[in-house]
Amino acid sequence: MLPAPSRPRPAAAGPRRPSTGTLRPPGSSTARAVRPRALGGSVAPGASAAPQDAAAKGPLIKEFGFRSGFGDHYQLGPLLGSGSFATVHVAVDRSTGERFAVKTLTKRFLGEYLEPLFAARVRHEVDVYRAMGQSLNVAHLEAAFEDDVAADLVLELCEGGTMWQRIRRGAYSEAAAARIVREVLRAVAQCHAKGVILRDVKPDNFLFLNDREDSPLKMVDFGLAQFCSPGDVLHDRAGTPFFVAPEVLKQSYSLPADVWSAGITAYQLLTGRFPWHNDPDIMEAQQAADADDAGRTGRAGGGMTRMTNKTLFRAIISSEFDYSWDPWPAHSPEAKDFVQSMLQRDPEQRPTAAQLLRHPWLARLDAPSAADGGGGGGGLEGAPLSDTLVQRLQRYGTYGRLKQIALREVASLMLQDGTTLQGLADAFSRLDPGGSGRVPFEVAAAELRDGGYDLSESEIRTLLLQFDLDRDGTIDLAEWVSALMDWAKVEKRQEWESWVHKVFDQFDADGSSRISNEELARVLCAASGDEELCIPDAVPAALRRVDADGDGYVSFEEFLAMLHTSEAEALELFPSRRIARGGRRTATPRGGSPAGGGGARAGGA
Ligand SMILES: Nc1ncnc2c1ncn2[C@@H]1O[C@H](COP(=O)(O)OP(=O)(O)OP(=O)(O)O)[C@@H](O)[C@H]1O
Repeated sequence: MLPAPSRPRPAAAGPRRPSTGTLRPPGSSTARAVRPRALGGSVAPGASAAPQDAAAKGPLIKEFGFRSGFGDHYQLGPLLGSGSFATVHVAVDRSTGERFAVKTLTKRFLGEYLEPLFAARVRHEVDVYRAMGQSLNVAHLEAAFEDDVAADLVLELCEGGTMWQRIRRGAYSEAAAARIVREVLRAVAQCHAKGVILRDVKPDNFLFLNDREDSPLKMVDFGLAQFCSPGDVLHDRAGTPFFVAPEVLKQSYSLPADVWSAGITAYQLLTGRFPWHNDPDIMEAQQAADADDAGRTGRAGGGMTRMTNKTLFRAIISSEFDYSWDPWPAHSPEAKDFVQSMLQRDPEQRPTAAQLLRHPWLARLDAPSAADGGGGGGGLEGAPLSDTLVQRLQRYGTYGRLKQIALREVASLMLQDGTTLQGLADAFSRLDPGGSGRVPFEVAAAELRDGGYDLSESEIRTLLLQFDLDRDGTIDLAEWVSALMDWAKVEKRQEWESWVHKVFDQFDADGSSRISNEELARVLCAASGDEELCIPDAVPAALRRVDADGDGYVSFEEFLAMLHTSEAEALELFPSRRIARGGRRTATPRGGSPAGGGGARAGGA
């Protein structure tokens, strides 16, 4: 039984004191890396830590519309960590015993309303978590609660520590670094495909799921993320000084800024240092700060944290990055080319995260298997279903509930019309040999558990839950098809628009040619008794995704646009978690599946 500490409340936010850590890179006795943290989430004194533009536009609110009764559902456990905005504890589901992390953000008020910047930050964080769905590269959001004093975000629990802590243990081999960088880039590419810029990509914001050497890596903390479509330009300075891109300092930036920060992370993983470590100004500032440190504490080592941002920012903007020193000569030309391409100062020259996933340095990680999404560069839509099942489920998880329900209705129409279903009906029949029309949840879970995938029990449950749109504990054929179908192909069929029109008319119960709040509520909640799906924020959250003109209704054009599957949402962005044939994991994850090769029975599409 866990101790039940009193409900935690983080202190009010203020500027954060940077903390330090040390690292000895290969071939160096003196070099070190510091653990850089966002200074109040901002790179410049006075700049906002929250999404300013959105806060200015958003209406004043008194509450978020999340669920209530956190304490009825979860028992609070030990403290996991804290940041400038939140404290994070273990939380145990009282009915299932499953362990989660709960991130508690104390509410800040201006009079009777939530302080706008705080409200925008929390709302954005929750919306981004929802947009990422059940991505295996993100610690997924299980539920959001609130009461009078705080919002509680229940997240997947990551127990393997931060990437930063592992970097400190010692230098990574090139292959190990490449594996980690690939997971970072997958998270970034998935966000970018959803029109989300992260603005705080750094080793501290990636946690390992478990202690295994090859543990999955998950992104946490979307506090600085902002919705930003390709072509949008942002102007507020936000990020963590050591990782911030030059164009962010110049206050005109977009999605490529995240690629730069991922490049700094890759550089650190490969060398243990920052690329400007031998810039003369930086060395001088560091030596002065070290001498000052040693004078006061008798021990040098923390000086870099007190180096002025001015010195650091000048280095970021103009320092010559040197790739001739140890250990670069020992690294492959592909590794060097990869990092150099990410650290180009002109953001237009930088490859996108999705393009980098196809870079030869990452592609060679799983050259024998076409299924892991890191290499090959395309064509996964045509791969056997068993190889891409987990990727398809993750992609479907990013669609949001309204789109998922609408696609299930389109799938039902296709079934009625006798349209061919890309082999999905055959794969379903194999799981439902008796032809009952329904696959029990446990049968599908066993499929994932024993079918040659490396997934924890928690990952299996959350991946499968989205199949079950009506939460009746089984998966029917329309739910199966809607989750696994390659909708980009269906969209090209001439019947597409008429199918979508029929579903729109079904949702638009009063025939007004637009879907109202009440109609949306009926679609989103009526078929399910699941409390998490029927929160007051369910309709506003759906409208925030779909209602492009902000009139509070969903028009047919908005509905059609919502159902469009963008080319950017490629299966390659998601990990397949397929265990290589004959492959074996080094250990079984906590609560995870027994490792082993073997083909998946769902396959054959
Ligand atoms: N899902 C999780 N599982 C385990 N630990 C977590 C999880 N999420 C967060 N933590 C821990 O809690 C700490 C604080 O979380 P987080 O960084 O999200 O807070 P924050 O206040 O938003 O941070 P910041 O100050 O960077 O804005 C993290 O450093 C991490 O150690």
